[in-house]
Amino acid sequence: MAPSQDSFAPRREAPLFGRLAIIGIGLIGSSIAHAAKALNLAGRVVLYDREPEVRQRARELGLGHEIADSAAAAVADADHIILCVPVGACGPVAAEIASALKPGAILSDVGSVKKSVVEAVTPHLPEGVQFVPAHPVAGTENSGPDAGFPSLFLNRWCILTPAEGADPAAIAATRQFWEGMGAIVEIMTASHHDLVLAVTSHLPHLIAYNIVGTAEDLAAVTQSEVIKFSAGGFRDFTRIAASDPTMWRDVFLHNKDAVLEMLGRFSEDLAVLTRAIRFGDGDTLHKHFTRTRAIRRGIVALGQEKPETEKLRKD
Ligand SMILES: NC(=O)C1=CN([C@@H]2O[C@H](COP(=O)(O)OP(=O)(O)OC[C@H]3O[C@@H](n4cnc5c(N)ncnc54)[C@H](O)[C@@H]3O)[C@@H](O)[C@H]2O)C=CC1
Ligand SMILES: O=C(O)C(=O)Cc1ccc(O)cc1
Repeated sequence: MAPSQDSFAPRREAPLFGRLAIIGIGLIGSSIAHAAKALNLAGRVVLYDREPEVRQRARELGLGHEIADSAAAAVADADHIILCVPVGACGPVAAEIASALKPGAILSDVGSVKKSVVEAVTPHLPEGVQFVPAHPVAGTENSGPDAGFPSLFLNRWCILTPAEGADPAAIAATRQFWEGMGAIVEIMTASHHDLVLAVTSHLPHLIAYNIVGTAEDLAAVTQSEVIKFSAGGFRDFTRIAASDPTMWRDVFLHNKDAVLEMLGRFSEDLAVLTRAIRFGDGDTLHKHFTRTRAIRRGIVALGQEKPETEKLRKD
């Protein structure tokens, strides 16, 4: 394979798919479009978004090879179709495009929740179309067509959750596609995915949304003081809490059981820390903070700490 112009992953000599259709031109859809075109992962990259101004912006940015005027037109004759819309929109979009999908096509998505997406999409799958759900565990707090960049998936996990009995060739092609963008692919069930992501991603976002709201609500802490003294941990929370409201509303509505389970455990652990503070139990606090410090150091040693978005961006 020849080195790519962007040098973040090798460019393929022959495309993996003839035609790739991307529905939803936000952070993830535009990042895939950048990477797939630059790395020759598809001969033709066609995009569609239901918002006319997003389609217009995508044209101005030169995303993919073509911006279609309808979802059906985008997916017609496509070999690989990726739904890059909020989790709650995957079912309705699958219903909208079902009759235009060609036999042999591979349908996929990038939703942060998998079980509800599988349940919503599967009933609309036409005969001969394989569904291979995917979740790139890579993103930023930004959204929209301007937010995407080609190296977003480099050295990031991408979790595939195919149903039992799914076509191995479709799974292999989807794996190759994500590996082609530099991702590291892992396969697991949709339910397991949802449980793991509830604690590693969904709960942290909920905590960030909550703490930033709490700080803002405190009458004694004026807006300017919140900004002035936000150099520490609070600043990291404000970045996460700036994430897209529609996307995250859908995540919590569609991963309700797993998030409530993790929230229950979180509240119990928080009660232990609360008690330790109330009764001056420094030992409990010190032991807990030592354990969490070791966890962070373990992640850093594995090279899996999240680089800041800016470090990933190419000029
Ligand atoms: N933002 C992130 O960091 C990550 C997001 N994801 C998942 O990727 C998906 C997309 O997220 P983003 O790209 O961040 O969102 P985004 O908000 O940047 O873009 C979503 C786009 O979908 C379009 N859309 C909504 N409903 C539609 C419909 N019915 N038909 C056509 N277009 C429609 C919107 O107009 C918007 O342009 C979500 O399911 C999210 O859970 C996965 C990994 C990371
Ligand atoms: O910006 C961050 O810190 C993220 O955590 C991005 C992210 C958001 C949602 C996902 O499903 C995966 C990754």
